[in-house]
Amino acid sequence: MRNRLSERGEIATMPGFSPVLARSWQRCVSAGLSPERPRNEARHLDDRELGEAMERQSGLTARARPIIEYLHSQIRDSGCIILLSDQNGFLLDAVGDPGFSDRAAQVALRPGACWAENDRGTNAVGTALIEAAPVVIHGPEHFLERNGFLACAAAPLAASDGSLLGVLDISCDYRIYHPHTFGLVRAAAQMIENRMFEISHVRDIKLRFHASAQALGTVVEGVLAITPDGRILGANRPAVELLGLRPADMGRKSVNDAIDCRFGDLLARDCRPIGEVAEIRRRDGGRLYLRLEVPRIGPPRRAPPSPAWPADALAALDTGDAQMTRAIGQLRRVLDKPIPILLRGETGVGKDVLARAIHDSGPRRGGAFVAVNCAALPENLIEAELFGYAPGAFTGARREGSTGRIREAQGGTLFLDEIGDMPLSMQTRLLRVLEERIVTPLAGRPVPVDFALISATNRDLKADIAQGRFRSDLFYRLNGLGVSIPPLRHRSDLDALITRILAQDAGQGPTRIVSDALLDAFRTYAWPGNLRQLSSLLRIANSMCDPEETEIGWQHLPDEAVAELRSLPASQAGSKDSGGAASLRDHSDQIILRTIEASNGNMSAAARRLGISRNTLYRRIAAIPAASVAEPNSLKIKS
Ligand SMILES: Nc1ncnc2c1ncn2[C@@H]1O[C@H](COP(=O)(O)OP(=O)(O)OP(=O)(O)O)[C@@H](O)[C@H]1O
Repeated sequence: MRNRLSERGEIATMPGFSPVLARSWQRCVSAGLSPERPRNEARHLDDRELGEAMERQSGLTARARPIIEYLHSQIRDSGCIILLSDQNGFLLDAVGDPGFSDRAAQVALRPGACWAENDRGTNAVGTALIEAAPVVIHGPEHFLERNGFLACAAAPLAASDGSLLGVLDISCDYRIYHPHTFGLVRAAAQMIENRMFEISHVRDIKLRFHASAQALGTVVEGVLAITPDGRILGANRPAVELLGLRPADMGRKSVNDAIDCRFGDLLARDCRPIGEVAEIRRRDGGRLYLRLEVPRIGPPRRAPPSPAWPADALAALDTGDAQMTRAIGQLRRVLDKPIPILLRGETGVGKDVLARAIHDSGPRRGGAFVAVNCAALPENLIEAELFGYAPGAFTGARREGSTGRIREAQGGTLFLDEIGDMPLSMQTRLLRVLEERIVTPLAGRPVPVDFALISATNRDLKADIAQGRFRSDLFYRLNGLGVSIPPLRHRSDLDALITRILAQDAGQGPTRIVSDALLDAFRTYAWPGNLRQLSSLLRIANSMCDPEETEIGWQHLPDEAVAELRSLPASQAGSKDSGGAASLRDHSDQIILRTIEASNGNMSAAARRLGISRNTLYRRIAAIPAASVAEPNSLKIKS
């Protein structure tokens, strides 16, 4: 297999080397991977990041777990491991036989590791994500030599709107691989997708169908979720395959067009066929057996007001605030264009969440999403970290060299968070990369790169330009489309955001609501930590509730949160708000100072209470005008 990769990095097309493999190996070569790539160059989430990734995909992990356990019970002691990844290739869950799990862990087949192709070359998880199709990668078909002992069968997991959620994978030693494994992983993936489908469309009308009456009610039946006027809201995988549906059809295409039957007729006859099997003849002469299901709980969903797009990660962030709706509409228009995006907004407003949603909703979603926090990189390491270096480039460098974060984003998205904190010298180098689309690693040769670029900042970059802290030419390079994310206190969709956060937190359990009294306080509070603060407060309150409690009230909040929320009565907030953004900023400055005081100057504790990072807290303090600090001596800061 190795000799299929020539010295010049060309892939020889040989019999048995499938087009999928050839494409994948070619992508690896273009991304600058070498078959000997060291393990520590691939991305790996730390515990906190893994927790956040699991939280983002809590719906998937909760629904997949029982099926993974069932699958494991069927193949126990066969030396396999079952893995679940998210849509970026990060492993979220693993269940396997102890002997093989230990071996698998040595090549990072364990939660937190990223198995995107850019990180680990051709492999079942990463390749299934890019190809959006089930694949088997056997032994030396893996691009990286150290993975050659594995055989992995993987199937992508899609939501009912066609968006990719992740991948289910079964891996084992390639010498014991059995071809049945491929069927098994696809069937289990189908079960997970069906489960996700049923839960997402519990309130919708469903049309179950198949060309064979006996197949109705089985895992192969097609299922469509539809609006009362016959528009398709979602489809399971068999329905997509049987009807040739595309993600863009969701929310738009009518069931009449999709299955050649008049939905109106079907509904008119629905006194009879609901729950019963009806048979129709399609225009092409084929027969279809259908069963209509109308939910009993609550009214079915109305047609979406303007079904311009399929529901996806971006649509999920549109919870009704006019400024956000407009921003998301603008972002959607540039998703498939080479226009850099600059996200602006205070800390915690959701810049990182929005950047990931842009990536997940765009054509590069099968590639890596590489996030770089420019504020967190030590200045002396930033160059090597971003641009990579050749073997032996400098003392202390890794022997094998490093690809660098920019090249890791090849084919995907590079997200430069806190771009305003990038040192000036690096700004010049970054500008050159963006202009030429070529990266030159330290002591290495230039390599062409292709990635979508999103940057984010909570600084006023124009002011930084005026003060000579930020290059204006770089600013215009980054700011192809500039998008401002409003602070939470200015958003009109607080209620919808609360519902969303509580529903995410509830998983499969009941979703609680917030009491009217608390909601009033939430509406008038300044939220200096924005969505991050709201989200962590709701999650804490949720976990303080007894299982039978359905409402979150004041009694579920920590004492300091109660004190904070009460520190700004509605009337006072109103007058502050009418004073404009400056007075609100003033108010949130006061909250920050008071929280530091209440934490006895312990910055870590204060940052935790505010729901912001320590770095952000230091930055906010530095920006507070001296006059706002009433008694400077009382503010004793401890690290
Ligand atoms: N649309 C949303 N719905 C629910 N929760 C959200 C949303 N956006 C953000 N959050 C919550 O806020 C947290 C912080 O979001 P994010 O990291 O994207 O903010 P940020 O603007 O990048 O912050 P910083 O500038 O400090 O890096 C998330 O981890 C999540 O819990």
